[in-house]
Parts: sequence; C-alpha cells; structure tokens
Amino acid sequence: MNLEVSVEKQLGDFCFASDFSVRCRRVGIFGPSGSGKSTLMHMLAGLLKPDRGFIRLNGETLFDGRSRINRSTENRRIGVVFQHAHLFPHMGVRRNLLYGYKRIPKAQRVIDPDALVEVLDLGPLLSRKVDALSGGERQRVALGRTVLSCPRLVLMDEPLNGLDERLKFQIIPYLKNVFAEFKIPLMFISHSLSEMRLMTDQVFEFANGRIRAQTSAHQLALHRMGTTQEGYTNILELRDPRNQKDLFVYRWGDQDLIVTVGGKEQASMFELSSREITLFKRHPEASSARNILHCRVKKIFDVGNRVAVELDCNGQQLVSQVVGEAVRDLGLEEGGATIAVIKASAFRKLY
Ligand SMILES: Nc1ncnc2c1ncn2[C@@H]1O[C@H](COP(=O)(O)OP(=O)(O)OP(=O)(O)O)[C@@H](O)[C@H]1O
Repeated sequence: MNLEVSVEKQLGDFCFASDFSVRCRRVGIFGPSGSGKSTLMHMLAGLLKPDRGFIRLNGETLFDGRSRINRSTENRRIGVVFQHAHLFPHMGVRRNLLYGYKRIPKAQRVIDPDALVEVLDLGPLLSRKVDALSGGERQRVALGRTVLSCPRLVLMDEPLNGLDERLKFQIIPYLKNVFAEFKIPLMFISHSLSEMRLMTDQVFEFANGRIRAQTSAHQLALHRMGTTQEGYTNILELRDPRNQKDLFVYRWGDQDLIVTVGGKEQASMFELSSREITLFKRHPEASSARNILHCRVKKIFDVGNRVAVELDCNGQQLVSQVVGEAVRDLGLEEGGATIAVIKASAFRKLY
C-alpha cells in the first residue's frame, strides 16, 4: 500500500496532528489509551472529518481540506473491523458474509468467497445463526465479511481485545493467513505488544495524538523491555515436532529445542521470557534444563536496573535479561561467546 497521511483534528482538549506515510503491507498503530489511535482510524475510514490536511491511498485523494475533497466511507473502499464484531443479528452467517460482496460491482469482486471460507475455516459455521457463535467465531465472520467486500485496506481496531488469551491465539493464525493469502494491506491498531509482533511489519507509536516513533514491533518491544515486570518476550517459530518420551523436540533453524508442551502442527509459535534464559560462561557439567545453546553476544544494553543481552544462537536470535553483576561475573562482552540454558517448561505455545 501507499498511504500518505497529514492531518489535524481538535477534539475538546485533545489535538491529533500527524504526518506520515506507509509503504509496507502490515502496519501497526501502537499507543496507550487516549493517544489517538481510534481517532486516526475514524479519519481514515471517513467516519470523522479532519480539520485540515490530506489523506491519500495509492495516489488517490480520500480527503483534502484545501480542495474540499472528502470521499464518503463507501467510496473509500476501506474495510473496518472493530473490537466487537458488528454482525447483522437477523441474518445467518452466510448472508452476513456475502453482505458487502453483493454490494460491490462485479469487476471489483477479486476474492473468491469459497477460498475465503476455506482460509478462515468458516464452512462449519455457514448455516448457523449469528447468536449461536462464540466471540472468536463472530470475529472470524466479521473479518470474512470485511475481506469479501474487497477493500483496498483493512483497518482493525483492537480486534482481539474482547477475547481471552486462548481464543486470541486461536484467531491470530487465521488473521495472518487471510492477509497473506489475499494480499490485502492491513492497519492493525492495538496496545498489545505481542499482537503487534505477530501481526505487523512496521509500527507507528503514538502518544498524545502525535507519532513518537516509527519502528519495527521487535525494536519497540526491545525499547520497552525495561518498562514492564516481564521484560522482553522472545517469539520463536519452531518446526517439525517429534515426540521424545513425554517431551517434544522441535527444529529451530538448524538446532533442536526441547519443550514440554507442543503439538502436531508442522510449525508453531512459542513465547519465551527473556528472564527464563540463564547464561553460563562454560558448558554446565550437568543441568536439569533440557536446552543448552552455544551463542554469540551481539549486543549488551541497560534496561532500567537490568541488562539485556542480545544473542545469536547459530543464526537464530534470542534476548536474555540478566542483572549487571552477572555481566561482570560472566565477563560478557559484545562479540564474545556464552552458553544459554533454557528449561523445556519455559516455552509457552501460542498457536
Ligand atoms: N468527540 C470527542 N470529544 C472530545 N474528546 C474526544 C472525542 N473523541 C475522542 N476524544 C478524546 O480524544 C483522545 C483520543 O481518543 P482515541 O479514542 O483516539 O484514543 P485511543 O488511542 O484509540 O484510546 P483507546 O486505546 O482507549 O481506544 C481521548 O483523550 C478522547 O477522550
């Protein structure tokens, strides 16, 4: 996508004023409550008129204060998925899904409904009534309906907020598949760092209606690791599981990792807290931990009263969090070698 935004909007005491452009396919809008994320989304969708400025999508002007252009929501062809799925209660799932699709000109119908039903695994739900769906299923139908209206951009405003952790990680792979399969640009709004890491390539961080930083979700997580108790969370894609007694052995690049709770899927996403990675100077003689990895120290930096150590483990990246004293005791230095030790139970399967 090529999205160019330069807008201002005064709402009571709150002033939104931002100027940015987006070229990647999956962009995140991150920021605390009240930072202006929804205000931006409403202006992009045509639900709120900016006081001044312009909005252009793929070279086409959607809003221009000077030339008094303000295209209607329908004419913008921007799909919106809100936190709570707004489905039509009097229609079944199938009619809800096809609602937008039937209302666009045939030439714009570039997405095949059957393909979408398959990617979102909606087949078993098609003949259901809307009130017979769970929260996660409703969100899948809402997303499917938006995607079938063949938008040029989809805005998702905290779409996973109302869901519990289990449902959230159930729905994320569907979301990722849809946007990858149909190549639809996505603007994903959230104040969850883990969602940002899983769903976006580039992130704009907002504070008080202004852009504070433009970065990647990984860098954002690194910068903020000192601000939370948990610190940084590593997210790993592990592949090709095999059973070893009651444990699972996964491939991580060209090495093995042993985890306690795995699955049958060929590829799965796991999280691993930076606090769960213990560093050693030499290979421990014996350890209850199942994973002992030879790593190179890429970078060492302070985060509050702790120290972050970025590691390269045979081409795979990890971040460990230790105290300053440990850095001195281990003689850790950038470019040097270290051993990372991780318990099998430290890995948490997301999906
Ligand atoms: N119509 C309005 N009149 C006055 N102030 C408003 C109006 N709409 C929004 N605001 C204020 O604008 C600010 C930004 O609101 P916005 O909903 O964009 O924040 P947000 O980042 O999406 O927050 P959240 O994460 O809580 O949804 C808030 O301080 C809000 O109170």
